[in-house]
Amino acid sequence: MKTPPQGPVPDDTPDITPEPAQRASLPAASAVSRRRLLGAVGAGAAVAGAALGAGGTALAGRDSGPGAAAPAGSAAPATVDFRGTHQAGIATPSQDRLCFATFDVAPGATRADLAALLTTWTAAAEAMTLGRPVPGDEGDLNTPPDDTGEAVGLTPGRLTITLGYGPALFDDRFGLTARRPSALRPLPKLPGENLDPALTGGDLCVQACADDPQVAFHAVRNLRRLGFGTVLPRWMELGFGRTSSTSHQQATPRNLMGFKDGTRNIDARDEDVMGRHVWIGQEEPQRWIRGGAYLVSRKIRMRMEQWDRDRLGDQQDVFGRYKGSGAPLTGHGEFDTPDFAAKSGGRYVIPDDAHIRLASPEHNNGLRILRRGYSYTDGIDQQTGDLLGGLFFVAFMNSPDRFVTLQRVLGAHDALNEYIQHIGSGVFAVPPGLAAGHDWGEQLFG
Ligand SMILES: C=CC1=C(C)c2cc3[nH]c(cc4nc(cc5[nH]c(cc1n2)c(C)c5CCC(=O)O)C(CCC(=O)O)=C4C)c(C)c3C=C
Ligand SMILES: [Fe+2]
Repeated sequence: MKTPPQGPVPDDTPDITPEPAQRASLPAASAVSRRRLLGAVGAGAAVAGAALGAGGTALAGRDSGPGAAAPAGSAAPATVDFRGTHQAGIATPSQDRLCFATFDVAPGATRADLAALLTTWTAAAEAMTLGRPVPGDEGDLNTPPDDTGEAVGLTPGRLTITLGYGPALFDDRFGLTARRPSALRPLPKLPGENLDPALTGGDLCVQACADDPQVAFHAVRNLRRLGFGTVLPRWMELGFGRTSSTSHQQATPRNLMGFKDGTRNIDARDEDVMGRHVWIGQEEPQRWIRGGAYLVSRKIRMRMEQWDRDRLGDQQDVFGRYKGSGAPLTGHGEFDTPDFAAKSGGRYVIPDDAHIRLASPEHNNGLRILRRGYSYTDGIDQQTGDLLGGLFFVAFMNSPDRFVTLQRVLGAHDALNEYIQHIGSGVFAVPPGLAAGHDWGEQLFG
């Protein structure tokens, strides 16, 4: 499919950005100026009684955002096909909310247990994406209900459930060593990261996205319920706002640093680009994973107290874009192509450590990934009073090596590093979509 012309998305946000003429008078960025914060950084400032409940915050609100498929006021339930060539939740225009969980197979669970669970999960996931309860013996007073019930009366909210397998699943526990996707291995140690094992890894991952947070949470909770005895939850993340557009038909959202995020993301409607950068192709020896993708997740904490005291000019230099319009510092419109060669006063207009320069395909041999992340919050650090939150980065690609290449450069040189820290990580092989009559159990075990 051809990508339609990429004109600027109408945006009624007041432009708080100095225009290029004003910008010329701003001093050039430096690591020192970045540290010259407005006001004292009160690392120890107590915020008594101000704890935010992470779940409460993330689950507040039910409004459908600009990415919703059903027009405002439409009574049509918005559903996304569960079955198809590829799993839903990758090329699907990003929904507003995320519930992402990983699981480990329980000690003692067998290959047959896992295969049976994956078959059960398929039926449950398909039903939930249609807005139906988990199938079972409803009404039996002597057994727990098969569906936990909190999505009754809610619309499906474009729910997608995307399943992935971590590298450890292909060890010798379940006879899967010969079926390991060739690029699936643990990520290497990357510069600057400080990963918490409790936020990292997992045998399986489930990404549930929907425009209603309760619908997304319900999906994960019910898969977890069906998994009693076979899988154990490892970690879970709630995302309360999408930070990427996956189609230029969606307005570009803003991340928690206040910048438009996703402007130069892959447009997932472009099948040619998806085929070259995202879907696992014919070169993969494991036929069963062709048409799938690799998912890399990173929990990235933002040092918001520090960021919120930084000068606007410096914030813009960190990304290489204007905060108001999202335009590159060398342009006027959000979708203008950055001019990485442009100089002013002997320095690059888009600084040499700017995030968009270092992450760009122009500086990485044409390398691209599909970003599909969400903002998260874990409330407040009770020791310091600092906000805990940032970006739950999720990206899809045809090899995790793409992420590694980018992150080696970003982790070592990105101006953004002063304000962020990678604290959690995951890499998963996401199998292709299911045709009618097939399920995840037989797809994995063959
Ligand atoms: C390894 C990959 C990336 C990580 C990790 C990452 C973290 C990260 N990014 C932002 C905010 C923005 N990123 C933007 C662009 C951008 N970022 C990456 C990759 C990673 N980002 C890529 C490949 C690109 C596109 C580069 C290009 O093609 O020019 C932008 C600019 C707008 C946009 O194009 O999306 C913003 C803003 C944060 C806050 C963050 C970690 C917390
Ligand atoms: Fe980025």
